[in-house]
Order: sequence, then structure tokens, then C-alpha cells
Amino acid sequence: MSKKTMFEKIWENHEIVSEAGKPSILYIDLHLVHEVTSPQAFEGLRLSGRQVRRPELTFATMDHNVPTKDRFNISDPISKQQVDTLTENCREFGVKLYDLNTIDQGVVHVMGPELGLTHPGKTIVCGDSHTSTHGAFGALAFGIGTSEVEHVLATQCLQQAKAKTMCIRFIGKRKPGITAKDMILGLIAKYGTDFGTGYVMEYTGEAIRDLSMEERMTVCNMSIEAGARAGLIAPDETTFNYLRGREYAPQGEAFDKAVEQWKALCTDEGAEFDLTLDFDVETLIPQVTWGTSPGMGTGITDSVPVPENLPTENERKAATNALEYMALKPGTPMTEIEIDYVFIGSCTNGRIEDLRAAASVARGYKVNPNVTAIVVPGSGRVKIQAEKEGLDKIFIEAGFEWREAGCSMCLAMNPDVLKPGQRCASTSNRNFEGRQGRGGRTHLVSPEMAAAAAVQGRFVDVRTWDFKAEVTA
Ligand SMILES: CC(C)[C@H](C(=O)O)[C@@H](O)C(=O)O
Ligand code: SF4
Repeated sequence: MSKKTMFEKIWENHEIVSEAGKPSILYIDLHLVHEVTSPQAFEGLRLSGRQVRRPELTFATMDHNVPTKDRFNISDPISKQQVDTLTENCREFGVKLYDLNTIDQGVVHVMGPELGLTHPGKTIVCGDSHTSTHGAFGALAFGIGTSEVEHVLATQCLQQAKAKTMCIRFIGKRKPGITAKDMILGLIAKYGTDFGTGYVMEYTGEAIRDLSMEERMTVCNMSIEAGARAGLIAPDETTFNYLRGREYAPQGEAFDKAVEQWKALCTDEGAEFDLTLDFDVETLIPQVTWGTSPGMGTGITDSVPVPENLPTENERKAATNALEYMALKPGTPMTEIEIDYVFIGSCTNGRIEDLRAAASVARGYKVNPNVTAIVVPGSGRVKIQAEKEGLDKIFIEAGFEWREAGCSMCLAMNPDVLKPGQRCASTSNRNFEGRQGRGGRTHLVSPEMAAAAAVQGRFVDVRTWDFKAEVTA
């Protein structure tokens, strides 16, 4: 029998039609829906008189447009319309909706796994690029456009060209203070934002195996920022332990049977990838981005680059433009960059472990008087869990604002936006111009680095942090 990668196995299990030289038709096991990319898709169904083919495989929530302060009071008319339209569409088409009245409402990529909807071996789509998050479980998960959302709603199938396979080998062990966020930011800083184009990446190595489920989601979440179609991590005991007992996970004996099947999904020893890249974890230091793409980043002990010193004309131009937008002087040490705002949240770093990590740093300190800092749980469940553990009190005591679940300041689609010129340390995944508000400046970091920056008013190397008391589960 020929040796296969995990991607090839999942692909073959779902390929309904394949013709040489043409895209295949894939069966989709789980369709997640949010309010931004679904209105026209449902409208399309309505116009052609069609139903949702498999409503029991379709789950919706609202996240992008939701205010995190006065959440039932959406003042922006377009946001309100999107949220109301989703409610109406889910009612009309019989799709399960986790709305603002449920504890499961939250960022779609946080609440889906929490509900146990994300399983190894599934094909998962959502009209959202960060669907790659679910690959952390060994699911083939990727974002689709609105017309594809309509197609999947109508048929439960999707036309897809088969991607190439890439293996990313993380070499060595993480040093203290180095997070999953640093691993993925470091990878993208090294190889750029398009090296993954046309590929599905599988992340391997001891440093990946050592990650918790939540940390794995942080890594897979940003696969799309490397240009990849999807990211994958082989399921193991960490995955099974996370899933056991969750609402939509198989129960009892069915779970044990499922585990056997899930184990068989892993890439066969000796299977070939189209490309293999290595990344050294041992020498990794906490990462901060300085520019306007996730690849424009460096270590905290480093400095803002001097464009003239960069090797190619393209890089020199891109860095010059980015530094102008970011209002940064070439050569400035990263630790001298002062910030106005801190955002802790998003589908990259809005999970309970992220909040614990940030709280560990913040405990016993006060937010710098020049900084506004908000903590936004990724879902209602994360919020409740954090409150049970007293994290909300730690944050509030330190001067952070404690908010309700949503995408919040990850993107400027709700009241949480930067003012022009404001500089933010953000745990999210994108730092494009205007991403957090027109004229806003975004630096991507881990939750630990964000919390430390909130206290100091500038970036600090969290490896040197004087922890007053660690916060654990
Ligand atoms: C609004 C949505 C379509 C978008 C995405 O696809 O990723 C958003 O979630 C983002 O992070 O930019
Ligand atoms: S949290 Fe950010 S990246 Fe994630 S789905 Fe929302 S807007 Fe997109």
C-alpha cells in the first residue's frame, strides 16, 4: 500500500468526484456560518427556492459585528442588519444558531471546537479565512467565499482543487517564555506571507506535540497568514482528551471507536510531502511585528529594520512604506516602542489558556496610565470559565477592561476600534493598514507580551518579567 500524508487520507475520504485535470467535488462534514459572509448565500437559496441540504451539519453564531460592551445594542445599521439577518435566516432555514442569549456565542473558531464540533478527519468550511484554526485537530478546514457558502448550504459539497502538501518541522524544544504565537509569528517572519500558497501545511516535531490543544489552534489559525490553504496537526492523546465529553463529540463506546479511526489518519511513516521546511524552536525569542503584514516581525531583543539594509528592492520599498504608516524610525529597539492600546482576544488568542497566561503577567501590576487595555474572551464559555477562576478580577484590578465575547478589536467591524495614529499591542493575527481602525497601528504579539506591554506602556521581553504569582487552572 502506498504511503500517504494525513491530508491525502482526509481528501480521499471525502472526494466524491475526481477527474484528471479538474477540481474535485468534496463532501463537507461541518459548515460553520457567521453573520458577515452568509446573508447573500441564504438570499441565493431563497431566490432559487432551495433548502439547506444538511441543516444538522450547519451551525451558526454571530461574532464580527457584536459590541463587547453593550452587546444587545448594535448602533451601526449595517452591523445590526447582518446580525438580524442571520437570526432570521437560521430560523427560516432550520440552522442551529448560537446567538447573544446563549453561552456558546463567540468567535466561530473558538466556540466550534468548544462545542466538540471539530473532529479529526472532518472536512470543515466556513466563510472565513481563519477556519484553518480547526486544523489543530487534524481536520481539513479552510475558508470559503460567499458563493461557495451558498453552494455548501445547498449541496453539502464543494468544488476544490487538490492542494500540494508541505511539512513544517519544528526542531527542538521551546524555551521558557516562548509561546505558540511566537512559533507561528517566527515561522512567518522567516519564510514570509506567501510561502504556503497552494499548499496544505502539516506542522510536526516535538515542539508541536508538546503544545496544548489551544496552543495548536493558535498555530493553525495563522496558517492562512503564511498563504496556506489550511494547516494540520496530527491528532493524539492531547486531541482526544480535549474532545472527550464535549457536547458534539461521539459519546461512550462510539468515542473509543472514533479514536481508533482518528489515530489511523496520521501521516504514514515515509510518506512524501511536496515540500519540507525546518524551523528552529531552540533559538526562538518572543516575537513582535513592526510592519503592516504578519511577516514583518522580529524578536523583542531586536530593532525595527533599516530598509536600506534589506536584501531586495521589493523588501526595501515594502519596509519603507510600512515604517511610514507605523510611524517608526528605522533602527529603533523594539523595547523602546510605546503603545496606546492593548487588545487581548480573537480567534488566535482569545481562549481560556491565553487569558490565564495574560493574567499571570498582569497579576499584582497596574496598566500604564497612558494605555487603554481590553480583554475580550473568545466565547461566552471562555468568559464564564475565566470568571470562575477569578481572572476577570485580576484584570479589572490591574486596570484592564473586561468585555463580552466577540471578534472585537481584531478587526474594525464593531465599536472596538483604534483612533487614527493609535498604536496597539494586539494578540490577533492581522496587522494590515486600518485593520483595527482607520490609521490605527497594530503590533502582533502573544498574550503574555501584550499584558506586559500594557503594564510597561512599551514592549518588554516577557522572559525577564517578575511574576508576582502564577495563575493556573
Ligand atoms: C469578515 C471575514 C470574512 C474575515 C475573514 O475571512 O477572515 C475576518 O474574519 C478576518 O479575520 O479578516
Ligand atoms: S477574531 Fe479576527 S481573525 Fe478571528 S474570525 Fe474574528 S475577525 Fe476574523
